Amino acid sequence: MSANPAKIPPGLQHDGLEALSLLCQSGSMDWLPVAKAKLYTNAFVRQDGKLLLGYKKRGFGKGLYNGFGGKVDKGETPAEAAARELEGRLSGITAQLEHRATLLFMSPEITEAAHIEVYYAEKFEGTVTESEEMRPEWFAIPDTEARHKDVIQNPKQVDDASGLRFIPYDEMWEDDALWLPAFLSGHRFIGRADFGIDGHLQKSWFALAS
Ligand SMILES: Nc1nc2c([nH]c(=O)n2[C@H]2C[C@H](O)[C@@H](COP(=O)(O)OP(=O)(O)OP(=O)(O)O)O2)c(=O)[nH]1
Repeated sequence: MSANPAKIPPGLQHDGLEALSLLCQSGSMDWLPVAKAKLYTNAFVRQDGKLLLGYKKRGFGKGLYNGFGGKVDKGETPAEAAARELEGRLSGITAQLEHRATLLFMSPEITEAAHIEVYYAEKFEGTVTESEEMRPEWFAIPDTEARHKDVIQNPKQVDDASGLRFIPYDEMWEDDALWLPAFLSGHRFIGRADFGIDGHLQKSWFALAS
């Protein structure tokens, strides 16, 4: 199914992306108003069938696992910020980051939406080390989209081959289960996720981009 450009959520940048195909959408209420957006990055590192995530020890998203990132500083490009954040949050990691996705995130708890540029790397140099803000941990990646679904529905499963837990979708931002399987299969995407006052996802729209 191709994505109707008229349905692209407000505030979501899609410059230069001509072919979009709808991945999923949910929620019938209006999108939350977005007057301004702040730029963030988020980087996912994968190696040998494993995904590196960080357990956020403080601040926004505390208690959740996520990729590594944060705010883009003034005068910095998102790519520069992504490299700086990865290095800072893992104490000394450098990786060849590739831009793969754009996510607009909104919640009643924040005044400015988060415009997140999402990066991907398959190789890195340095030793993965815990920082003040994040505790890194490797997780097994389900090998098919059907297996991802099973892991989403039945969390806390352990991969027999590696002895690692599968991706902890139940301990991540709720929208991640909608796009991370496609992202890890090599797809680019754009999307928007609006959360409610209860902290749960209330409206979403994701499309694969080519
Ligand atoms: N995977 C995923 N990441 C998200 C979502 N929403 C969201 O803000 N993030 C990411 C974007 C950033 O990488 C991270 C929030 O950044 P942060 O608050 O840690 O940034 P920061 O350390 O620079 O800010 P601060 O604590 O210094 O104020 O969370 C989401 O729905 N899914």
